[in-house]
Amino acid sequence: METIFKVENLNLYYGAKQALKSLNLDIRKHHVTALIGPSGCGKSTFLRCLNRMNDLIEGCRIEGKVMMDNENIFDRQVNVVELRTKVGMVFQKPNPFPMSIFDNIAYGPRCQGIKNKKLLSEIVERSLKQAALWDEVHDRLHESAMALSGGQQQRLCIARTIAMEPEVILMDEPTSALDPIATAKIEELIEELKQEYTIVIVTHSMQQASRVSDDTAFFLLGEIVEFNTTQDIFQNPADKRTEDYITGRFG
Ligand SMILES: Nc1ncnc2c1ncn2[C@@H]1O[C@H](COP(=O)(O)OP(=O)(O)OP(=O)(O)O)[C@@H](O)[C@H]1O
Repeated sequence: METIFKVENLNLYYGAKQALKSLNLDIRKHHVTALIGPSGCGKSTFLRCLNRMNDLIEGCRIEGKVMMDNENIFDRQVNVVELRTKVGMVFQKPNPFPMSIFDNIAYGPRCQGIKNKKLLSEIVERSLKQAALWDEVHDRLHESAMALSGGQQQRLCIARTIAMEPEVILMDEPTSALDPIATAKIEELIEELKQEYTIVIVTHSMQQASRVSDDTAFFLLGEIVEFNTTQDIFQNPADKRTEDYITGRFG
């Protein structure tokens, strides 16, 4: 079993308020890890640590380590732009850029200096295919991405992330704005994507966590109460609080 992130004694403070408390966990490569727990327990905050999105928040202070490729991602010498290329992110609300489908996907590679049209077309096609969107949009690549449905927009955002050839894709409640059919498509896609990428997903849906993930971390008030295989968390929780949460007794 290969670990991609080793989280060691991670504490995070927003000003005087501690939002993450002594987190320790190993995230497995080519697996899906779900982060569950009631609102405000620190799931998104933890997810944002993994590509240092919290750097952008004033007053945010981090202690501890997140090891990736034998390097603490919080070390001074780490290039944050490179880190965010390796660790891409998909947000709750689909956020395509107001430009064509093609240009949305080509945006990142172009920023990296790729100008060759043939190469860009190949990247766009491969990314859209991997995001299971190609069949629906291949004949209108130069139309606005804003005209796509919500579910298609979210798959476009996944394709945009894939175009950067990341190792990890972070997903913060990626289906909460989508209908059940679009949600099912994204869940199927997650299953496919883990062959090539590592996925960490925040979800409020217990069903979704149990359907898509291999491992699950249950958060409560900034702590990880329990972290285990999804099967164990859902079928044989060790902590009473985990059991209460997954059976809907609180949260
Ligand atoms: N930018 C911020 N500045 C100050 N406090 C913040 C900030 N972002 C989050 N918090 C606080 O940190 C705690 C954890 O929030 P976080 O958004 O990580 O929780 P969450 O589990 O993802 O919640 P939800 O499920 O509602 O998205 C909350 O108490 C929240 O108010």
